[in-house]
Amino acid sequence: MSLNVAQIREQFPILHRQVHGKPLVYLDNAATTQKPQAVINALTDYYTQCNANVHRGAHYLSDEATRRYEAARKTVAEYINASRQEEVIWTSGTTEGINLVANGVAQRLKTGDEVLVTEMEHHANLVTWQQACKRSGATLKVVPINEDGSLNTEQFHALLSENTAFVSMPHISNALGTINPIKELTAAAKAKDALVMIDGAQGVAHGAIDVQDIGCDFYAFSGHKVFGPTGIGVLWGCYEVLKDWPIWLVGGEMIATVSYQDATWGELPNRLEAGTPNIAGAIGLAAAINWLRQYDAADILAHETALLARATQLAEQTDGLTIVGHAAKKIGVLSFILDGAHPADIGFLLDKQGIAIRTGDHCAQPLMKRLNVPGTARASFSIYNTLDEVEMLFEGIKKARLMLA
Ligand SMILES: Cc1ncc(COP(=O)(O)O)c(CNc2co[nH]c2=O)c1O
Repeated sequence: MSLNVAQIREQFPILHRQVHGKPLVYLDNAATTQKPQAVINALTDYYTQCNANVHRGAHYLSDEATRRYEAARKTVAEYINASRQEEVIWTSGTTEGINLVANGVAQRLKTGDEVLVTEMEHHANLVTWQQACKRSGATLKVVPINEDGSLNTEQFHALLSENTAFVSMPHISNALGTINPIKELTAAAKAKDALVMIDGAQGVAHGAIDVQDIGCDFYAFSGHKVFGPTGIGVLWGCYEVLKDWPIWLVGGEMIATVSYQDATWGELPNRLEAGTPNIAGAIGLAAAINWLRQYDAADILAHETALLARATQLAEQTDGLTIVGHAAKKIGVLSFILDGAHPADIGFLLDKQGIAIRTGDHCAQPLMKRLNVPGTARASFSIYNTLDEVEMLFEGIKKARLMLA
């Protein structure tokens, strides 16, 4: 059954506002998604009904806040098919999750070890590993992309060796939209006894994730990419790997005993969650997942695929427009460049028409250099976008071109 997009849009108050006197056409979903009323209500309800600090509370509000906070963890664990909810570590987002893992890896790597990443990385999943290799004397290796923006899987397999200690790769490229065959690549890396991390920032909003099916050791994502609040994210880790992972931050919540001279650490998940957590953010993220789960993942994918297909068709009909990233398997991301126009100018002129896209290097500077472009203009679609909005995007591009001529 197809999605009732009109009914979905009614649940997003922001989509009914105007910008520059024009109806908002929000096509920047790879940067962050908008929030349904259900998420807004969950945040309001928390702060008006049971705001308190969690764990070891001595009063009703703290107990209620703790119940909702840990229920949120359970919701996330079910959504990603974690084997146990202690594998779900709350973070501030994908970036922190990857840093937490890289901090541990850096302590274990030695000279001669190799870390494998790809040419399509977001800086969060590249600079982290660069620094881990610099700190440890390990070698960073980069798997190339093909001309269509897909990953060169032959080179991936060729670069894997007995020296490969760690592989980190994106589920989906934020700049190109490429969906990587992470299950196949993870299996190949595990066959070499490498640990595997998936940068899942762009993966979670397009249907449920199954971390056990993927077979990776870590999967990180951000709440704001899946209709949840900013400032909350998840690092999932396989329990057997995560339970002894090097401590990332120290302080309250994560200790077992403390003396003036030393301390011992608590159990998962608390040992990797120092300080007062983002309680509201966790509850808001669970509300987002519960909201999303009411829609069939296949219907979401079909809808976004239809939007991308129409956008690609119109792009191919637009003189002087070059699509950047046209892998066979993509989510609803259309990166493009326009002859004679800087991406920033395109974004500026579209904004004046109420159309929100993102321009620049998308935190993937090495990728832009590899593609020999200064940056791109990127439209990214979500469950609440419509075919009319795709048409408005290309009407807007035509107007922008006339203004730039
Ligand atoms: C693939 C990928 N990895 C990591 C991150 C970092 O996520 P954060 O910790 O929540 O910031 C992003 C954010 N990507 C984008 C943020 O804005 N435009 C984008 O394309 C991403 O797309």
